[in-house]
Amino acid sequence: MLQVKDLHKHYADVKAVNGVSFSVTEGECFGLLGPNGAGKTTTIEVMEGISKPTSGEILYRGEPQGSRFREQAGIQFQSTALQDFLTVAEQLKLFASFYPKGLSFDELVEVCALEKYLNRDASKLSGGQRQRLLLAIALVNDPDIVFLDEPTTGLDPQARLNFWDLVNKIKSRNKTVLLTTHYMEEAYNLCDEIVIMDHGKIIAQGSPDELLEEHFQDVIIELPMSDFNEKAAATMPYRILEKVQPTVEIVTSDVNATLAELLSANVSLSGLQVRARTLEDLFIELTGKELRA
Ligand SMILES: Nc1ncnc2c1ncn2[C@@H]1O[C@H](COP(=O)(O)OP(=O)(O)OP(=O)(O)O)[C@@H](O)[C@H]1O
Repeated sequence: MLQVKDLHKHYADVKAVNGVSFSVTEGECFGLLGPNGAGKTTTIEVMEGISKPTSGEILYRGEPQGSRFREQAGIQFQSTALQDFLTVAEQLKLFASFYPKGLSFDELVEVCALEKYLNRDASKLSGGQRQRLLLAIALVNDPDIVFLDEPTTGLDPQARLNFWDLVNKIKSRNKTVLLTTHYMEEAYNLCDEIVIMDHGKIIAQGSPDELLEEHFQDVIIELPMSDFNEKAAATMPYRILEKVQPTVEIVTSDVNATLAELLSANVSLSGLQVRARTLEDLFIELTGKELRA
């Protein structure tokens, strides 16, 4: 549906995007991931047709983006200036009036769960409610492809989960979704295909599960630092995580053998947790650094 071919975007001496190519298939949720400053917004803005590339090409259904693309695309920007003194219902009607056709008012309100806020001024919405309104505005023309640029940044965990439900609803209506995020968990939950970017380049691409299977054959055992001891420390590689309470993290491809070693070192296993590798682990593995979200 969308092809990005050898995209470069430079600002003076900053190479914000530095040779990026990928394709987005119709009906999928495609995620662009990476830490702050990775080049996600710059890439998506060129894909949306609102910023010109320094070099490279974007094709929509095989053609350069033109009027067909503008009719069939919906965009939720990172920040959008709304008319503060209009209610939610008035905002939706205003944006709907810009397009010859689109979703009905009732459908928009239902999809974005805005029933309770229709008469509220946009300036009085919470962060999560505002994002739902911005999503409704992006859907006003019933687009085939929807761009969501960091739609859940700054939302609390519950509002983020609510937003994920909305994205899943949009996916079930067979829309193509292009999402940028620096939350690896969000990408894991929503995306069929992801590209991980850092410093303007792609460092990994695939479905979340494919990427995890390709890179990891092991799991992580975590236990409270207070339960670990010198004898265990001498027999296995580990690292200490500064969580709410300091935690020991042990990477192992043989859980049984590691547990046997911990038991023989008299380590209590009562606070132990085994967890699968995550995209966050993958990012650290690929770049050697924590996500700078
Ligand atoms: N208009 C601009 N002028 C100069 N530099 C810019 C401009 N826009 C972005 N940059 C730089 O390009 C790089 C990539 O920025 P971009 O906003 O695309 O990253 P991002 O991955 O979307 O980050 P974030 O998660 O913080 O939104 C950064 O170093 C940024 O400072």
